[in-house]
Amino acid sequence: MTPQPPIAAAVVLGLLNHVYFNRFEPQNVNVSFLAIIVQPLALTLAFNALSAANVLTTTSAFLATLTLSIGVYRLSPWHPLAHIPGPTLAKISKWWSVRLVLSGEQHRVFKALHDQYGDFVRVGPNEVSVIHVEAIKSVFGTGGFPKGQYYEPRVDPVHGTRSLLTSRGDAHANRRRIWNRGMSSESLRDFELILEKRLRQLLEHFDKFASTKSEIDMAAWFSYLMFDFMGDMAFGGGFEMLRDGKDNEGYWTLIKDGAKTIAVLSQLPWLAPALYKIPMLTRNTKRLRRFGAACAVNRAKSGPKLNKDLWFHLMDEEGHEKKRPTMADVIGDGVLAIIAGSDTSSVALSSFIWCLLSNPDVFARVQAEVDAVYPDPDSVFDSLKHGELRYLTACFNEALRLFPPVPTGGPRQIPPGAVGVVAGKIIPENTQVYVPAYAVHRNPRHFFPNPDKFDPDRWLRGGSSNEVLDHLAFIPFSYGAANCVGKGLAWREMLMVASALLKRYELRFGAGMEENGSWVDALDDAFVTSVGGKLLVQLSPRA
Ligand code: HEM
Repeated sequence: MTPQPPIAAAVVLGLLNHVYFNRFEPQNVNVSFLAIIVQPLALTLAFNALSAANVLTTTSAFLATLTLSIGVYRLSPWHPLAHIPGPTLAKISKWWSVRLVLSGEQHRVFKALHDQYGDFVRVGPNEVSVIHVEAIKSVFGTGGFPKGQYYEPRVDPVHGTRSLLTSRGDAHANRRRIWNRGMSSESLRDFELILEKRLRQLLEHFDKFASTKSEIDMAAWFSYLMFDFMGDMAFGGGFEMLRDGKDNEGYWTLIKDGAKTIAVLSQLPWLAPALYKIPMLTRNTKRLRRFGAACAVNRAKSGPKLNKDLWFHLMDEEGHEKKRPTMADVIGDGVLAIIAGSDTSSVALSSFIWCLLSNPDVFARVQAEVDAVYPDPDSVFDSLKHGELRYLTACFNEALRLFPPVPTGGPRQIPPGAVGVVAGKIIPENTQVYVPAYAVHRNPRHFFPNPDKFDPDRWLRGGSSNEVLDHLAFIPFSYGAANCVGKGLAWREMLMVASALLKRYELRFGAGMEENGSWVDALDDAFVTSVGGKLLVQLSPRA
């Protein structure tokens, strides 16, 4: 008689595996894969039924039971997140999130889900998104939750080194102390000279474009400016995109592509170590790091060029620390500075310009304010007057509110063995909790009336009766101990660049910008916003 495949045993084994995976959450993907392949094979052997057909049937029964059991459990009332509503597919599988991240629509979909389900939405089998204002303090604030598995694919896959963004606990606090020194008011004054030099270089190009009234892709030029500036800051120079008027070496594209890959892998952190064995997937990171390392060697030899730069502080060249940071750590943080500090600021500037050109009355008012604060064109580089730019600041607040450059951001994770309380709801251990800025900023309980409208005056009116302006719910730079360390620098960049442009030029949309749908609809959420279309602008000299 032909031996029958042990189907009933395969079903029991599938169920037992689910219990094991659920209880112990094994992180080693190679071992887990091996176990899944070997077990059905061993079972057919144990039942003396070894044949190709029997192995196939047993494996299918085993895998079908395991998958079904996981799916049913995730939808069942026994799942610890069963009390939180959300789309069925999101509850069942992480592949829903993978598709969402690939589409670039994560921020818009999260907002739509909150509109449908309320403050708490289950956006993954073990993920929750919360937009209640109290969540900001309880998740990011003192006594909040640490970064978890989402951030693991951002650890350098080749050297295993952690940057400020991926380090936690004491390691983060120690690193942050050095960064904070690098971003003190005194340091920022030094950085301004470096920024001014780059901004003047941008204006030379713009003067030429203005004299010929040619259309330019403003978003691309802001990126060149910010990449060159951050390259100067982190490694004493190197990109020279402004000089070339393009991304000659392809670093911008490389960072853009890399950002998307990492954003997807952040949804499947258990798969990242295996995928990182594929050379193609680490090629970009290696190239960027090689670039950083080469510049770092030059920078270490030459010393700061113009003024103390960020490298000076990160490397602790003044000797404040008992233990000096290693070259490897500082290269990692330098690369982080370029990634975290270039696209964020350039997207903020681009969104601001888009908002202004879409609202000509606001444009005229803000230009008048800049003229009043800076009567002399060469004084626009003086940041001591930034406090007087109240309306311009309100315009940036509003652009950052509507289009936060980090629109969804990374979640925090409730540690194993702990129970999280987020905005009054109990959230179980190991759950990842998002507080997405885009959805928080557009909630009428936080900004009212017209939360989707560009209305800079709401910041000046300050939430009068019948209006809501909840400052705590304004989180473009996140909140708490791991908020944006470059916030002060970003504000100086935005106000200085905007003042210089408004003082010097008339700006209007290039051809087709108003008719061809909205530029902001093509903003793609890849953790940091990635610009999808050209921001065509025509410059002309001011009379
Ligand atoms: C408008 C511009 C900017 C925005 C909207 C922005 C936003 C953010 C956000 C939301 C975070 C938190 C990310 C997370 O929790 O995963 C962050 C972190 C960070 N940002 Fe920025 N950023 C901007 C500019 C800059 C600049 C100019 C730098 C300069 C180097 C910078 C450096 C960093 C670093 C190093 C971190 C990690 C901080 C930590 O983990 O302690 N950012 N930023």
